[in-house]
Amino acid sequence: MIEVTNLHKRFGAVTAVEDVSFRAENGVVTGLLGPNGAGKTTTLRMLYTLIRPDRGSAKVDGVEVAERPLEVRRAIGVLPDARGLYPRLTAREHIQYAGTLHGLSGAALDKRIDELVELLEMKEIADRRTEGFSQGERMKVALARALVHGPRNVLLDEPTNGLDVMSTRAVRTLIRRLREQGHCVVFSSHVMQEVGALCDRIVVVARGRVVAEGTPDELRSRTGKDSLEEAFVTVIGSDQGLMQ
Ligand SMILES: Nc1ncnc2c1ncn2[C@@H]1O[C@H](COP(=O)(O)OP(=O)(O)OP(=O)(O)O)[C@@H](O)[C@H]1O
Repeated sequence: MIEVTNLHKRFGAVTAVEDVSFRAENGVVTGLLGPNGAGKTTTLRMLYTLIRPDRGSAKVDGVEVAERPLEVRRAIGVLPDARGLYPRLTAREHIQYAGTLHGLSGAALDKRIDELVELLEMKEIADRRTEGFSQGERMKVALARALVHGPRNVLLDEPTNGLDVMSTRAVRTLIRRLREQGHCVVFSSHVMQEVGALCDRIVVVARGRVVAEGTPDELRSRTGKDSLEEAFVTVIGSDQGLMQ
C-alpha cells in the first residue's frame, strides 16, 4: 500500500510537485494521469527513493521512503522512465542480475525467471543479447527485472509508451494479473484510454497538483460528463499534452 501526503518537490525555479496526496491500495490499480510535465515521473521517483521530497510524506507499506529507503526498495518493483539495458547481456541475464541484487539465487531464482519468461511471453528472446531488441522486447525485460523479487508494490512509469497493440495487451494482462494477486499497482500515463481501460482509481495530476481523484464512475459523475475523456479534459482545463 502506498500513501502520499502533501508531497512537494522543486528543481530550482520549477515546482514539479506541489502538495500531492493520494492513496494506492493493495489489489487496486491506481493511475496517475496528467499531461506532459504534470509531475508524474517526479512523484514516482520520490516513491522509489531516487530523489528526496522537499516536504511531505510518502509511505510504502507504512515505511517512510526518505527515512528507510533500503526497506522501501525491497518492497517495490519499479519500471522507471529510463529503461536502460546492457546490450551484451541476454534477457535472462538481466533478470538474473536483478534477482541477485535482491538476494535471490540458485534454483529459486531459476524458477522465478522461468515464471516471468512464461508470464511475459519471452521464450523466444530470453537467451538473446538485448542489443537490437524492439521497444516491446525491451519493455518486457525491464518489467521482468522489476518483478523478479515478487514485490508487493509495483510502480510503472508509462509502461505502454511506444508499444504496439500486442505488446500493450501483454502489459495490460500482466497489470490485471498483478491486481488479482493483491499487489498495489501504480502507473503513470498521459494516455486517457490507457488509464480508462486499466485503472480502478485515477489520480489526475496537472501542474504538479492533484486536480481530481476517484473511480472512473466518480470522475464522470462529478464532472457531469458521459465519457471519461471529457471528464479528464474538464478537470484538467484543457486537453493539451494528453493523448486519447
Ligand atoms: N531533474 C530535474 N531538473 C529540473 N527540472 C525537472 C527535473 N525533473 C523534472 N523537472 C521538471 O518538473 C516538471 C515535472 O516533470 P515530470 O517529469 O515529473 O512530469 P511528467 O508528468 O512525468 O511528464 P511526462 O508525461 O512528460 O513524463 C517539468 O516541468 C520538468 O521539466
